[in-house]
Amino acid sequence: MSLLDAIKTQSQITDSVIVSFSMGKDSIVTLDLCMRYFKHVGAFFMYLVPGLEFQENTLKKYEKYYGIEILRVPHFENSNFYRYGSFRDPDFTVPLVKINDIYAYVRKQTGVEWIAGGEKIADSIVRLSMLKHSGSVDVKRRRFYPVMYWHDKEIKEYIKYHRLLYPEFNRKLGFSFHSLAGKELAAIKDIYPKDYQRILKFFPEAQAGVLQYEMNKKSGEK
Ligand SMILES: Nc1ncnc2c1ncn2[C@@H]1O[C@H](COP(=O)(O)OS(=O)(=O)O)[C@@H](OP(=O)(O)O)[C@H]1O
Repeated sequence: MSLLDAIKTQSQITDSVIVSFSMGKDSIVTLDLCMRYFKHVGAFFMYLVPGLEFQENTLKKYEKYYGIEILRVPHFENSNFYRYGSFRDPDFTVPLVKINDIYAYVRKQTGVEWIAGGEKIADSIVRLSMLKHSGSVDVKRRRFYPVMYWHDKEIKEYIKYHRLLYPEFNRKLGFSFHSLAGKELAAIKDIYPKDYQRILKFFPEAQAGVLQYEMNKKSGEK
């Protein structure tokens, strides 16, 4: 069995695909594979905060490199944060959004049915059971999992071998930004201060976690 079997099978089903693109290493490989095996490729990125420069600059680089458009859509978890007031005041007029609502939206925008993502069996036990159940082609959910059988080692080797663009912000921050935890935000405050101020405009109370993290760090250093 070859690691390319999944994508080869998927490309027999359709010539058009949308990639769920987080700028994490698995979806970087997924996007590159899809570019090689499908005729029409689109992508979407779910943001926690719209228009962060460090993310936007990188998304633009991928768009230019592959000649594709990457849709920016709010992360479905935002609806929980906004409705119930996580890191901000609650607003019960905000409807709850699920991942399937995001899929429905991007399908409507692009006219493409199948969505490929970077989920892998090696990620966790939950992933293993989900992917073993669906296989690399989930007909019911119209999802493809091109790298489901890959391990981190192979993902890293592919990125290196094909000299794929790996976001500078991942290297600088040491993580790919997807939470409002104090530790992560403290790093953003240091390295991308303008973006940090923008995050606080949307989630003002996230500052508390950063201050707590900074205080703990200081007292630990003494
Ligand atoms: N923000 C965002 N925007 C678009 N697509 C996203 C996003 N977050 C996750 N994903 C897609 O899901 C793949 C697996 O991500 P994760 O392992 O982090 O798990 S999770 O789905 O977010 O729970 C993930 O692959 P990788 O992030 O490369 O592992 C993507 O294909």
